Amino acid sequence: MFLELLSCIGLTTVLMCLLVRLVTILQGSNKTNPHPLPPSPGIALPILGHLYLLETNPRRQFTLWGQRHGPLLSLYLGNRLAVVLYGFDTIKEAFVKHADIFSDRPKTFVMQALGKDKGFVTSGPSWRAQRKVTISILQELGLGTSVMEEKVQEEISRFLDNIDTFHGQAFNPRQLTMHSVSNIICALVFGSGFRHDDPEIARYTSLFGDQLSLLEGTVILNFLPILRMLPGDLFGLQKTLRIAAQIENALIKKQLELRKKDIEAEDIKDVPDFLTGYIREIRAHKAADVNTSPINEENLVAVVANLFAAGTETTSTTICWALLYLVRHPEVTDRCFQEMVEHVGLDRRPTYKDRQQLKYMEATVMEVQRISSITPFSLHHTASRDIVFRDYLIPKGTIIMPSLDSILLSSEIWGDPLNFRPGRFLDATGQSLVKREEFVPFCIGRRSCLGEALAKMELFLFLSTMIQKYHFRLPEGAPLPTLEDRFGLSCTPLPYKLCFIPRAHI
Ligand code: HEM
Repeated sequence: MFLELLSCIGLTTVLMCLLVRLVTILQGSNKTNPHPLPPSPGIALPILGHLYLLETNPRRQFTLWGQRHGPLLSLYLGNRLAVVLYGFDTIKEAFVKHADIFSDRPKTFVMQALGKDKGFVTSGPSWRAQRKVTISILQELGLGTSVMEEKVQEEISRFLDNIDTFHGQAFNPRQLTMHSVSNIICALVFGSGFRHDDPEIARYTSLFGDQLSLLEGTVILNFLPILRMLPGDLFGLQKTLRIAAQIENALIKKQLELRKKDIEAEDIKDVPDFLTGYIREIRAHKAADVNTSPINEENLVAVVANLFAAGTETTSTTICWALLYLVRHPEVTDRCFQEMVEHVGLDRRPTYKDRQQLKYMEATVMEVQRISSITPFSLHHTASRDIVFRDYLIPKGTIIMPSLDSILLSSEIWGDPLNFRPGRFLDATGQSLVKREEFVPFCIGRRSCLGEALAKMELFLFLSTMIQKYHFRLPEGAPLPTLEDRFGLSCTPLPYKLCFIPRAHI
């Protein structure tokens, strides 16, 4: 594909770039330079950089490069220099010890077009303010507590009803789980403004899914600027922007205006939802006469969109991986079920408090997150200034890619990383969880996932409830679903179908 692209580009441009790249390479390989760039996997071509080396699913390739060149690897993604960090110590040193330098997000063409430098796509004081306010409102809303659990449990009831409409027939659980976890974000963000039977809201939340898939196609525009000149909308950028504007105007801003009216009418003091909490913060900042405060409506809209984007795809992908591993490992499913029978019984649904007894279940969720490693490079960071890190130069603006695969799938850390073995997270008695700091599916440092508490609650409750209620069966004659993944914003399982047979029917 890249060779075809090359042929579209004028010869003069190629030669000019070749010259520039040659100079860069010579500079980079200058042995007298006391601090060179980290080693790279091969020659960087003009325009393409190292993109020509990448396979469609480059995970294994990056792992091999890490073993050969790590713990730091530099490569050009088109015209952008990127450094991949390998191993727990390296990533911790960068994101925790040097957090001041490694906590920014890179400015990319697509994110700028979409985010207009708002919400969580930003860096510096604006991002810090969004993170602080968001965390404090989510805590007020009871993130990780029984208040939040009520919302999750309500949605699980609807999820089970939806599964039952298939009457044991095979279906791909992806869409249902996406729908349910985005309803949970809706309930969190819009509170009483969100009605489950509102078809308009359902339409816009499903558009979020479309937008995320479209976004994947646009990523190449970040690295090969020349492609932006091609006529038409080959990479779907215009379509992505249109959907983003639709979601922003017809869903988020509309709900925002409704909420503002409610607040004026009722003079609401406590915080029933995220919108109300953020509006209250905006007013507090205005009252304090902080005119330039980043706590404003534009950022509110962006933060809400970010919560949807960050909180739906990831959680639903993990649930789909969990179901896939559970059907491949019936002995694990059986043990989770036996534990459920012993500690919870079958007369009531499991609660989040039950995880104190359901240790094997909790270990199973952790093992799914470890082995599926759904965001192998986390989200990209950038260096906010030049730094010499482990004797290599990392220039300001370099894209930083932490290889979470190099931790979650490391033989040195886990011994047998490719075996699905929840017991690795339990002590010898099998009664207590072993917490490992190398368990990093939410990454580490100042940028680590701020939805971690909600995600853990959702994963535990959705999966334990499904195990309590159903046998997971493959359709008659279907082979075991493959462990191959589809590389994208998060790494998803290839589509598969399952039958959910109520245990009571067997
Ligand atoms: C299994 C589910 C989830 C996984 C595996 C996951 C993983 C991650 C990862 C790897 C990052 C990037 C951290 C970094 O850049 O260093 C991240 C960021 C983020 N996540 Fe999650 N996440 C999940 C669920 C959620 C949920 C449910 C929410 C919201 C309620 C959420 C909100 C966010 C936000 C807002 C950020 C950006 C933080 C920032 O830039 O400061 N995530 N997540």
